Amino acid sequence: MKLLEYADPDMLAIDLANKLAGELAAALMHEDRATLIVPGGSTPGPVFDDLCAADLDWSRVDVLLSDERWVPQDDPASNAGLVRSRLLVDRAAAARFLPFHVEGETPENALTALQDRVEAHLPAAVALLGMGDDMHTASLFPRADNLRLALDPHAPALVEMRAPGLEHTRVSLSARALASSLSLHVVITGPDKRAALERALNLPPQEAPIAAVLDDAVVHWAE
Ligand SMILES: O=C(O)[C@H](O)[C@@H](O)[C@H](O)[C@H](O)COP(=O)(O)O
Repeated sequence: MKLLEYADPDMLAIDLANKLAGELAAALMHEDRATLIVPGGSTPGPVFDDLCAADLDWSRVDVLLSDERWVPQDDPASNAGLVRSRLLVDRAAAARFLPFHVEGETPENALTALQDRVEAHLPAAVALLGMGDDMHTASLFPRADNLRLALDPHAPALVEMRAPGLEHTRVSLSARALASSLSLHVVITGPDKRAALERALNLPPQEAPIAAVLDDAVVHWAE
């Protein structure tokens, strides 16, 4: 794991967006298409605001969510809604997006139809993930019902997840799917997440799911 510290969240967002854009552009120099995995939550928005204007061939980029809350895309909790409003604008509007939520479908039925399509987009050229204070990433939560499956090396690409305290059923890329990314970045801010990251370095993924993807990750942190 490599840790990059920034003077403030604005500097982090600008530098990280430039890094992600550079890696996507490099991938597109030798691949027809490149997959970008992005998280939901409140942290990545400023990175998206800078990344969406990057001068690269977005028409050859496939954007995939690291996870989704099982709500309609116009619900404020929807990660697809966040990505559509903050990333898939400006130049990045030309990217192809593969949302997970299907109106009127149960997660179980939707996942059956999605697995092959998601698998076909792996390994991602670039993945950006967040992390919670509880050391979860994507929707791989420490006490989630399907965590054992989600951490299995032979897990499917997508796993349905429920955990105590979660308002919505989630679907998440499995640890295998996330860790297969050719470049993986984690974006966190604040002292609590910095302390959680230090704890995760000494815990197994069953207790600290972020640990399943940290080995080759670049973690970007600002106070
Ligand atoms: O659906 C989500 O919320 C994300 O994919 C999730 O994994 C997020 O990255 C962490 O929960 C951190 O969230 P914040 O950025 O809001 O702290």
